[in-house]
Amino acid sequence: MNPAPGQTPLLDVHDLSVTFRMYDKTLRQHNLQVISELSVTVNQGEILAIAGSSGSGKSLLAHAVLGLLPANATVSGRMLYQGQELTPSRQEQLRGKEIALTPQAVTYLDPLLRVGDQVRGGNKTAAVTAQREAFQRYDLQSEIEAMFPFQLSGGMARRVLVSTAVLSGARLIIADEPTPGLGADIAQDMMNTFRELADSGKSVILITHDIELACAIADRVAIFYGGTTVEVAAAKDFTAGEAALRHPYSKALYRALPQNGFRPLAGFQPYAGNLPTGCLFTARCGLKTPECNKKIPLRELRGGSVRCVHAT
Ligand SMILES: Nc1ncnc2c1ncn2[C@@H]1O[C@H](COP(=O)(O)OP(=O)(O)OP(=O)(O)O)[C@@H](O)[C@H]1O
Ligand code: NI
Repeated sequence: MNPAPGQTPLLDVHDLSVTFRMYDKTLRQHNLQVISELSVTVNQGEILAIAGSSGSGKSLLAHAVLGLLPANATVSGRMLYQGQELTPSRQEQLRGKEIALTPQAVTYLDPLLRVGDQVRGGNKTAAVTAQREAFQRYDLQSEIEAMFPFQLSGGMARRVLVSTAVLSGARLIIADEPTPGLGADIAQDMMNTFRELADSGKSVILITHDIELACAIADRVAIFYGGTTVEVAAAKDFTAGEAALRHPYSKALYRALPQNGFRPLAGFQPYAGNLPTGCLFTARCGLKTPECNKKIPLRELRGGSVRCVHAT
């Protein structure tokens, strides 16, 4: 769903770069740029799914938006929330209230706080009913309220994290891989919760490896590769088939889905410290020409966007 003309996206990330200051064995400093020219927007009332291989920059985007990157990270580019720049102080103000994160690592739960108390946050009495409803929905027994995080399985902890984000009342929920370790029914129920939230005017960024599950409820999908956006497509393009997609990597992802033949793509995503100058996908691409060695901008194509000179 693209915004109506003149409508400001809820979140607008434009040309984001993230560089880490690192030291090698001889304590020589070098800079490792792990995200480059990454752009995505999220509109009010929409679910944006983000997919891409491991290390493509999905979690770092979430952490950059929330201002949770480590101290050795430098960020450049533009991040606007409701049309206004996301400065560190604004990020702190919005974090957990307007923008909630369901982190990928379940270790983010406070180890010393009982589960029920963390899910309800500060608002203890008003939130008890809502918390119990959420627990029931995600098949979390009532005894879990009184437990400490170390007593939870990975799947339970994930359900607790999603309940926390949902109950926070945030306008934007960023769910980083919320489904691993969950049974199919619970994962589906979680997707349904995200859809309901979006239908009530909230926005969701759903970072996932499960493209099929995500595309059934998302509005749009952004595909990341090597720390940048290579395609943004309507979710229905992913179900329509290869021809509806734009970037050769998105098409390869499509072919790798079990229902489409499970045909894997040979080769590896390039390492951040050793990226080619032009298109990041050239080493694995059948369409490669000398033009691909130039800098490739993200351009509009068939109602989506793509970073490939050959895409039609
Ligand atoms: N603190 C850090 N210092 C240096 N490099 C980092 C740091 N955090 C992440 N990276 C690198 O940045 C890249 C992107 O990482 P990120 O966690 O965003 O990947 P991802 O797409 O979320 O992967 P996954 O699907 O495995 O969760 C990776 O190459 C990772 O090794
Ligand atoms: Ni991640």
